[in-house]
Amino acid sequence: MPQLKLETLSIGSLEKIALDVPPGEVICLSGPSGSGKSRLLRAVADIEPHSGEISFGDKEQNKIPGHQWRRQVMLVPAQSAWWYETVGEHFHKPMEEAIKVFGFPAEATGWQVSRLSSGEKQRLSLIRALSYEPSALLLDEPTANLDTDTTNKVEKWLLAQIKKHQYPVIWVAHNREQIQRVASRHFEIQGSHLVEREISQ
Ligand SMILES: Nc1ncnc2c1ncn2[C@@H]1O[C@H](COP(=O)(O)OP(=O)(O)OP(=O)(O)O)[C@@H](O)[C@H]1O
Repeated sequence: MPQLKLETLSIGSLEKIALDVPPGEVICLSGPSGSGKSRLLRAVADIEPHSGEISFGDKEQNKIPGHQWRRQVMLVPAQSAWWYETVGEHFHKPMEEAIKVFGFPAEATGWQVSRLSSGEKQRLSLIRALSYEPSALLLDEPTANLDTDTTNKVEKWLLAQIKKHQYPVIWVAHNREQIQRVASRHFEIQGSHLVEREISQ
């Protein structure tokens, strides 16, 4: 799997960000509320206008139609959007194993989206993202609505998928213990820049 590369990326108050995300590695991103974490992910997903270069292997973001890029470099936002009536209609391929691992009954794919709790939406949006067989992942606080047990399960499952498929991953996280558990490297937004932090700090 190729690496995801950000060069001189500027968006909002962030200036000239450079970041290499090798395959199978999780780069955790933290920073104060409003510092630009979600916008940075949206720029990498080509949802928000930005300047600078973003590439995935030999593919350059500005030379590929946005929908094709996003299918490969998959953003899982903090608040997921749902378009169809039932859960299963959103999946690109059946995800029976993941549904079971996440503690849902098999019939969850037939559930109405309108009945889902925020934590259920969050877990199902991760499963949905992986059902599209992406090449890289952008995760915006993927366990924010989840209790401790479920957080542990989701982390384990995600890390196993990341290792298996060698996805390069940018993972926005606030929790220091979570960063220690999942990160290969940790960067914090300070003003307009990213500052690397020791993972054990
Ligand atoms: N489309 C936009 N145009 C202009 N400013 C925006 C836009 N979207 C967000 N902002 C502003 O940019 C800043 C960064 O927003 P962002 O959502 O990236 O923050 P964040 O670091 O993810 O915060 P949080 O931890 O609270 O989710 C905020 O001040 C926000 O109001």
